[in-house]
This record gives sequence, C-alpha cells and structure tokens, in this order.
Amino acid sequence: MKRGPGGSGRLRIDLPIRTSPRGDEPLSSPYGYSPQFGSPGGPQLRPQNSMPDLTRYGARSPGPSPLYTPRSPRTPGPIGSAATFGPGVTLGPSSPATPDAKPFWQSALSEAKHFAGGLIPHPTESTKHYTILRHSSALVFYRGPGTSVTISIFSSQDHPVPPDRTVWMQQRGFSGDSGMKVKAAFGSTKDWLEVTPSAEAQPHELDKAADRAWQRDIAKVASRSLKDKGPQKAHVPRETHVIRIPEASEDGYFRLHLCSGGVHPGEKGNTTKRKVLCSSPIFRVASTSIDPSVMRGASLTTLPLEVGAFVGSKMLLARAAPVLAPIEKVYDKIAPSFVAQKVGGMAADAVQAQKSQQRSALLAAASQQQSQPLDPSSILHPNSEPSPPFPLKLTGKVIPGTGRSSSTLGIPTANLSFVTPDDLRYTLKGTFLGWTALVNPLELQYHPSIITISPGYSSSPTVTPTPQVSVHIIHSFPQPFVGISLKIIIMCFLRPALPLRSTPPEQQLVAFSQDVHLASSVLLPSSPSPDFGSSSSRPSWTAERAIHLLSLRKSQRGIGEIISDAKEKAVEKVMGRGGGGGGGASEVVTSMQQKLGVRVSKNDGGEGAAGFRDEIYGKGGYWVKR
Ligand SMILES: Cc1cc2nc3c(=O)[nH]c(=O)nc-3n(C[C@H](O)[C@H](O)[C@H](O)COP(=O)(O)O)c2cc1C
Ligand SMILES: Nc1ncnc2c1ncn2[C@@H]1O[C@H](COP(=O)(O)OP(=O)(O)O)[C@@H](O)[C@H]1O
Repeated sequence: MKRGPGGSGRLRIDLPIRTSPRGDEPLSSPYGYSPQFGSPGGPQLRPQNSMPDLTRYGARSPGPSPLYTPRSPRTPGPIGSAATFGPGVTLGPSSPATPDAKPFWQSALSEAKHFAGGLIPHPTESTKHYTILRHSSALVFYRGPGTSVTISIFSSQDHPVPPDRTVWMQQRGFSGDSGMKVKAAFGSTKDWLEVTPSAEAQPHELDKAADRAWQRDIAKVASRSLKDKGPQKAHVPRETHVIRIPEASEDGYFRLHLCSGGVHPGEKGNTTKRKVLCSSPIFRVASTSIDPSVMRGASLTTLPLEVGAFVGSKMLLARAAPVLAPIEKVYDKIAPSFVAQKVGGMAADAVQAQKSQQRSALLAAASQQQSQPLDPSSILHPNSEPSPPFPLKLTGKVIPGTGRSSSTLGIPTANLSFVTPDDLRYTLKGTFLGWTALVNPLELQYHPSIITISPGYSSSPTVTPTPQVSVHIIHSFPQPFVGISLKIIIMCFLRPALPLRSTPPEQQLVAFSQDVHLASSVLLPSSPSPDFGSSSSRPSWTAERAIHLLSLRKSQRGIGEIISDAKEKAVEKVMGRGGGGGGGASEVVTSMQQKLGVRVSKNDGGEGAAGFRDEIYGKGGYWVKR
C-alpha cells in the first residue's frame, strides 16, 4: 500500500489518550497485532492526563468518563478499546464487543464526522433570494470516485432557480473563509471545478431512506424560512443535488457556488458573466492521508477536527496496512526485477505519461465518433477498414442480468463484470460491432457480435453511473455460459445507445435487428476460413487481422505498461481471479484502498491519474426537482 506523502517535518500531536477500562493488557486487534499510536519512527503521541476544555468550540465536552483511568505518562501505550482522542471523539470498541458493533476505524470516522458537525458552521447559507442547505456531514470522507456531497437549493417565490444554473466547487486556501469569499465576490474562478450534477432523477427513483432524511432537513429549513421571512419572501425548496466530488479536488475545505449564466468551459454559447447566486456552507473533504499539509484551510475552530480526522486516518492506515501489504508484496515480487532496478520509475513514468496521452487521444477519437449513428455505407464498402482507435480489446466475465433481453426482445445479451481495461467502458458509449470468443480451454472461436456500453436499465440514480457492458453474440449456443469469460475485439462504433427506459420495446427491436443485420453484413464470412470463421472477402474486418493489429500495437508498448500488466497478473494471482480475462483484480486493490479512504496516489496511475479518472467518470452526480 502506498502511504500518503510523509509531509514535510514531523507533526507532534499532544492528545488526551484514554486507556481501556481494563488498564494495561494490550489490545487484541483483528490484524493480530496491537497498534501503537503512530507508526514506528512516525510522530509519537504522548498521553495527556487532562482534557482541554473545547466546549467553546461547540464540541460536546466528554465530561468525566467512568472509563477514564489515569496512567503515568511514561510511554504511549496501546490504544484502549475505549480510547478517546480529540474532544468528544470517543472511539467504539476495536474488536466488536457485541456482534453488531462497528469496527474500530468505522466508529473513529463516524465519530469524527459527528464531531465535525459541531465545529464547522451551521449547514445553511442564504442570500436575499437563495438558500443552500448542506445535508451531508461537514466532514466528507473520501471513498473514491463515488464520493459525494448532498445539498438542497431553496429560493424565494419570485426567484426560481435559473435553467442555466451551474454548480462550482471552490477550495479554501490558507486564508481561511475570507479567502473563499473574496474569490467568490470577484468571481475569480481559476481554481473552481464545475460539478453541476449531470443526470436528473425522478423522486420515486431515490433511495427511500436517504430521501426521508433529506425531506426532514428540507422541512426544517423551509419552516424556519417561513417563520423568519413570512409567506411572501420565504425561501421554498427547489432542487436537491447529489454532487460528485472530483478526485482532482484533493483534501481540504471547500464551498459550492450556485451560479447563473456564464458558460460551461469548452461549450459554445452565450458568454454572459457567471453570477454567484448563493454559496453553500463549508465542508471538509478528508482522505486517510497522513500528510499534515492537508490541514490547509483549517481555522482555529476546526483544528481539533483536523487532529481528530488526522489521528483517525493514521489509525486507519496503520490498521489497513496488514490487509493490503500481502498484495503489495506480490506486486513488487512479480514486477520484472531488471526493470525495477535498471530502468526504475523513470521509464515507467515516461510510459505512464505517454499511456495517459494515448488514452486521452483514445478518449477524443472515440467520443468524436459517438455523437451520431454511423453511415452504414462507410463500413459496407469492400475496401473499408476499422478506423482508429479500433480495433480495441476488452475482456470480462458473464454475469446474470435482468433477463429482459430474452423475455422482451428474444435477443439474449450476456452482461459482463470485471471488465478490463476498466476505463474503456467509461470512454466508449453506445453500440458497437465486433468479434467475441468464449474463453473456454476447448475453443477460442470468434463470432460476430454486438457490444453495448450503456446505462442499461439501471434503476436507481448513482453518483458515478457505471456503464453496463453487454454482448449479443450472433451465434446460437447450446446452453447459457454465465460465469465464463469473454474475449471481445471491438471493431467499430454503430450508434449512440437508446435510452432503454424511455424507448418502447418495438422501437428497441427495430434498432437491435438493424444492428444485427449490419454486423452480419460486415463481419459474417461469405466464404468461411477454417480457423477464425471469418470472411476472407473482407480481410480488414476479420478477427484474425484485428488480433494481428492488436499484438503489433502491444509490441510497441513501453516498459511501464509491461510492468502494469505484470502487476495486473500479480494481483489476479493474489486475489484468486482465475480463468483468463477475469481481470480487474488491480481494481480490487484500488477499490479496497478507496473504501479505506486512501487516495490512489498519482504514481499508481501516472501523472494526473485523478484528473484522468475524473475525465472518465465525468461530472457524474444527479439532481431531483422538489
Ligand atoms: C442488438 C442490440 C442492441 C442494443 N442496443 C441497446 C441500446 O441502444 N441501449 C441500451 O441501453 N442497451 C442496448 N442493448 C443492450 C441490452 O438492451 C442490454 O443487455 C440490457 O440493457 C440489459 O438487459 P439484460 O439484463 O437482459 O441483459 C442492445 C442489445 C442488443 C443485442
Ligand atoms: N447468442 C448469445 N449471446 C449472448 N448471450 C447468450 C447467447 N446465447 C445464450 N446466451 C446466454 O444468455 C444469457 C443472457 O440472457 P438474457 O435474457 O439477456 O439474460 P440476462 O438478463 O441475464 O442477460 C447470457 O448470460 C448467456 O449465458
């Protein structure tokens, strides 16, 4: 596991440490070792016997606790199961005393969140005509690309939210709150990130429990506004936004700005000045980073929160390491040693940089083609051939879907999971034609197929909608092949995906059968060739030629990609993903790190990896009318 940057200098933190009621016995931890406060050689923490009074910061003063048994401040002992650090942050038992108790680190994080609620100012901000309510806790823990913050927008009767409204996220500098306000006033938006939620959700699609909580908050703010401003001027609820926090935003203090006018960067259109209508209450994005510099933007009142979150994350990292370490060990072992020693990180970085350039070229080329349906004659022409960036290779494992394709359309589609390379499904959108083979030791027979990368029938809106990859193979199989891996070669883009939820089945059927017809005409052999079952009359479109092109491209790859492939294989070994094409194991590591709130460090994915992933996931987020 990559530890976050060590940060400059050592940070001493004097914190009151409560020992466990049982006194000195070392804590048995789920990881088979008793955690010491601070990593060996890291900042050591000294127990204090007195609790500083922080009630003036609005923290719950923990008061004398029956658990508190003062210890001589000789050496920092193991963290008691009821250790308390920071005002009011009392951690729950580390190894659950009762079956349903949260694990240690989860209670640490939720306590820190709860604690934050008392420290960072109230959850609403208002201007004359608008109010923004922050539903999320003031402390938003980073959980990977799905990290989000939820707000509701209110406005006065005669000031509905403008249709061209956009939402921007601004980071607070060292200058604290005033720095943010100044930037907002002058509209200097050089470090603003546009985070306007991309999809509208219907109220019935929302998660019931979440919406009940949001409605409760909204009712409170609306009734208070009615009381304060009277029926004419009261601010009424307009929209609720679930906003994805871009990975590029790093840790720190942020504020959202509701704006009208102005243009989205990169979009044509009127260039009216963007006007800030209202800003949200501040919130803190925290990942389990142990880099003290992330305290940038902390004010005196929020410093204890910083310490709480910082210490919480330190504990988290200390406890997470044993989980991820074995994988890291395999990684290092497998990476070709001659590269690790001789070529070192430089070549890898250079290739990573080149890889991310290639990828953004891929993004550009692919997204260009994905805006309108293809002109069939362009691929039916006898001398036509796949245009770059195609052919592209994709693998995945077949999982059960909704069963709709067969039941409503009579066209079975195999849904894929563990899709590798994962980012392709965020780059490619729509319906494609290509070749598909079942990775089955007995045969590697490529058949013409239709590949769709689309939101599918996904029911509830999510912050980062994960596109569904599904394949219809133009071939009849004796029995289903769920659980089998597929090797896919995408040859060309056909058309944008129809929004299934709003397209009647008859219309879907017409489109689908046209796709199958077109794919058959382009790919099916007029004269079958023995090995690949593909036409020799259209040599540019055969699976054979595509595989040759792909291996040619692979041989031109840099050392860095060989390493990252080797890592993929290593993690597959450790994570036990067998059966070829069961790939995506390294995404397991990333998602485990993300669950632990560890930002996947830049060198994991090359320069600007976070920005690249934001490009893939897009703005994401969703909103609902109130
Ligand atoms: C020929 C063909 C065309 C398709 N076109 C679309 C499409 O335009 N939009 C879409 O979301 N899904 C499209 N699909 C994918 C299926 O509708 C998809 O598998 C479905 O969303 C999931 O159904 P399932 O759970 O039964 O697999 C197409 C599938 C086939 C076979
Ligand atoms: N020609 C085919 N193309 C795709 N899947 C097929 C085909 N023939 C059989 N199947 C099987 O049908 C399953 C998909 O059937 P479908 O009705 O779409 O159900 P689901 O909703 O689970 O995808 C696939 O998982 C696969 O095992």
